[in-house]
Amino acid sequence: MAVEEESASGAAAADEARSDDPLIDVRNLQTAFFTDKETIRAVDGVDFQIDSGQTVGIVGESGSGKSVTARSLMGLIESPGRVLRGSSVRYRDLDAVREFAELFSKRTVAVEELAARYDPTEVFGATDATPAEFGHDDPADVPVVDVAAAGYTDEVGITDGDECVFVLDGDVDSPASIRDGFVEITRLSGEAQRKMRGGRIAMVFQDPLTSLNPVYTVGNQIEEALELHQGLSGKEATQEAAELLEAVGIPDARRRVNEYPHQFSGGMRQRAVIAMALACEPDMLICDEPTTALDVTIQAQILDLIAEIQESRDVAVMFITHDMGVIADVSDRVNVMYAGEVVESADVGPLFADPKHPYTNGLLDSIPGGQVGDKLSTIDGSVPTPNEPATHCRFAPRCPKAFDECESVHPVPTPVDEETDDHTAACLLYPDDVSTEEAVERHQEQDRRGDRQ
Ligand SMILES: Nc1ncnc2c1ncn2[C@@H]1O[C@H](COP(=O)(O)OP(=O)(O)OP(=O)(O)O)[C@@H](O)[C@H]1O
Ligand code: NI
Repeated sequence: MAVEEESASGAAAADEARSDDPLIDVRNLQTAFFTDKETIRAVDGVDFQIDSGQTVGIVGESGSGKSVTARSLMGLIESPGRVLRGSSVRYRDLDAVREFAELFSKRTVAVEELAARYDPTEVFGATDATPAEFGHDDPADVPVVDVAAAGYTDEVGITDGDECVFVLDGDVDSPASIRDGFVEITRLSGEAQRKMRGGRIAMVFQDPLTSLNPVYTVGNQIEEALELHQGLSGKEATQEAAELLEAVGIPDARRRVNEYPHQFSGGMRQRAVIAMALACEPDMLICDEPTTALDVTIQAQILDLIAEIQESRDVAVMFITHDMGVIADVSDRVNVMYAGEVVESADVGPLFADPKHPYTNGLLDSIPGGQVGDKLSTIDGSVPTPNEPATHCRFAPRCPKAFDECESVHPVPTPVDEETDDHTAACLLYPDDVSTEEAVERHQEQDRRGDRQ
């Protein structure tokens, strides 16, 4: 008895410890499209985290890589595009890890076993991987789990190649015993991908009609999701569908479940799509410009709805928009993207009170009645298409603060000053409490170490 009690409280302690970890951990995400003409490095080495229940905004002009980031997380990148080796997106929810380990035991890996036969020289030196991209100087310091999750599988003795569940602590053959691990989203396929998409992560797009089928009633479509993800059917499903429609603020829901998408207004359709997403009881909702096509009052209502859902159901939200005003309204944390890179990352308060990257300042200056400049201006020029690995600041040609080195040194995300670690900017001006010369040197050194040949 005593033993059982001890292990139970041990598991509880592990659960508690885990709650500090992010739900989603995006590391060095790189997604490229290989066309006949060129390679488009749409997402080029992006890092960010999303905690459970947190709303993380991704903002940037058209073409900065926001949607490709979202689609990479959802496994929705199609040929000629792919997520490149070296990328890792970890889904850390312990329930999900246990569920996936149970369902996909053949695709589950015990990291301990990998470690036993790991030889760093087979990865570093034999491939284009560098220890620096994993945050280390010495190859021997890079944990085997990092290289395996990033897709260097042959090199660490994984031969099947489709492993997607990594167990760090616990017995792989007894999923309930797992205390630490993650599902590697970039390695999902088939059934595992369907389990994640819809079951764990749901998506709301700009145009609700891309998610709704015109020939079925709205109710049918929600019922189908309920059947698939919650196992409900018949009267029970119909009842729940109406309740979900009511929960997302559709008046007269009991009657309207029987209507078709074309009988709904734009705003009501988007509410119906959100109801469908909720039918899957997701841990996370990815919203890609969900209000851009709607008029301003409806837009505000949908934003309120998303905030309410986030709070009452404790879902994490990744919210994509090009609109700084919307980002300020919805986010806890903000990542500003430019030409495939995150150029600034901070909590929403500091980002708006004290924006650091000249690009963020430019975006804020272009909000009508914006906090920073009263005069409405836009940033001249447009986002370049990144075709080559960055060797300089991609924003430099449009930057009012650019100096010579901006054309020759690639800035990496850096704390904006030496006291702060959760506000970063990829700009040679930072950290701002050291001389520019010193700052440039630091960026250069870090970038050189992270460079692939
Ligand atoms: N299927 C594709 N094939 C080729 N290039 C693509 C494809 N999808 C996206 N891209 C390119 O990737 C880059 C990033 O596109 P993305 O859609 O992520 O931008 P965005 O930030 O979402 O912009 P917007 O605000 O216009 O939606 C662009 O240069 C785009 O042309
Ligand atoms: Ni987009």
